[in-house]
Amino acid sequence: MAAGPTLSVEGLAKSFGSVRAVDGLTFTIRSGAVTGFLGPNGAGKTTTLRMLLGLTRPTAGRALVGDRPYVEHERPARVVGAALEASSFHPGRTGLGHLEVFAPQVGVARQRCRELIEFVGLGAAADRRVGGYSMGMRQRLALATALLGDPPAIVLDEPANGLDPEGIVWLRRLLRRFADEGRTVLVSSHVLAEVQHTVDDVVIIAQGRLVHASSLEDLAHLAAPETYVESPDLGGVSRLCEERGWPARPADRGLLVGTATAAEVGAAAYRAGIELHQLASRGGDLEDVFLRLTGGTR
Ligand SMILES: Nc1ncnc2c1ncn2[C@@H]1O[C@H](COP(=O)(O)OP(=O)(O)OP(=O)(O)O)[C@@H](O)[C@H]1O
Repeated sequence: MAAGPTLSVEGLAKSFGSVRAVDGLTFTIRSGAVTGFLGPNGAGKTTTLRMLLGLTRPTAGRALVGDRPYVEHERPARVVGAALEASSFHPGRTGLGHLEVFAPQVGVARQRCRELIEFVGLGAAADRRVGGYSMGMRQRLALATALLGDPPAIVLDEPANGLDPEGIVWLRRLLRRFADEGRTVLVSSHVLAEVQHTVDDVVIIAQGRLVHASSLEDLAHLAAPETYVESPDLGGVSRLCEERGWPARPADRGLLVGTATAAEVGAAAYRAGIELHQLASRGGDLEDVFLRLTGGTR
C-alpha cells in the first residue's frame, strides 16, 4: 500500500457562540505511525476531527488531508476512513445492512461488507439489529464502516470506549498493522493510559489549544524519575531527601523519592552511611505528565 497522506491543521479555530472549542491549532500527523490525539473532555478533539473531515466549517484556519481539504478529494471515503460516533446508527438496520447502505457511497462491492463484518468480529451478529448491539459491538461496526474503502488514512474517535480487554488488544494489534503498512492512523482519547501502549506519537490539546506534540518517547522524558527505597533508617533517608530538595512520600514499606534516579539516591545514601535494603527505579508516570500538561487533576 502507498504511504498514507499526512493530516494537518493550520491555525484551525472553531467557535460555537462564545465557546472557543478550537483555538488556533497547528499540527501534522505523519503516515506509518499511530498518533494519539489526546485531551480532557471538552478539549476540542471531536470538533477538530469533524473539521478535518469536512463535517464542521472552521471559523478560521484550515485542515488538510495530504495537499487539500478532505472534501476536495475525488473519493474522500477511499482516502480517509473515519469513525466519529459509535452511536449514530439506524437502530432498525442490521449490522450487515448498515454496511451495505454505505458500500455504494464509498464505491465498493457488497461482498466487501460480509468480509468486513467477519473481520471486525461481528460475523455471528451480522443479521441482528444494531439497536440491540452493545457499545463494544457498535465500536466494531463503526470501525468496519471506516474500513469499507480500504483507506490509507484512518481516524477513530475514542475507539476503545466500550471494548472489552480482549477487544482492546485486538484493536491495538490492528492499528499497529495499519501503521506498519504505511497508513496514517489517528486515534483520539481523553485518557493517555488507554492509548499509551498503542501510539508512537502524541498530539495533546486542552481548551482548544495545542499543549504538546512529540513522539511518545519524548513525552516520557518529561516524566520525572521516581525511586523506591527501603531502609532500616527511613528517618535518615527522609532527612537526606529534604537536604537535596527531593520530594519523598511513604509508599509500601519504604519511601517513594521524586525527581531523583536510583543512582542518585543510592549514591547519596552511601555517602551519608545509610543502609538501604531496596533501591528501585519506578520511572515517571506518564499520566501525571498528561495531567500536568492539560491542567487536570487525578
Ligand atoms: N455543536 C456544538 N454547539 C455548541 N458547542 C459545542 C458544539 N460541539 C462542541 N461544542 C463545545 O465545544 C467544546 C469542545 O467539544 P468537543 O466535543 O470537541 O471536545 P472533546 O475533546 O471531543 O471532548 P470529549 O472527550 O468529551 O468528547 C465543548 O465545550 C463543547 O461543549
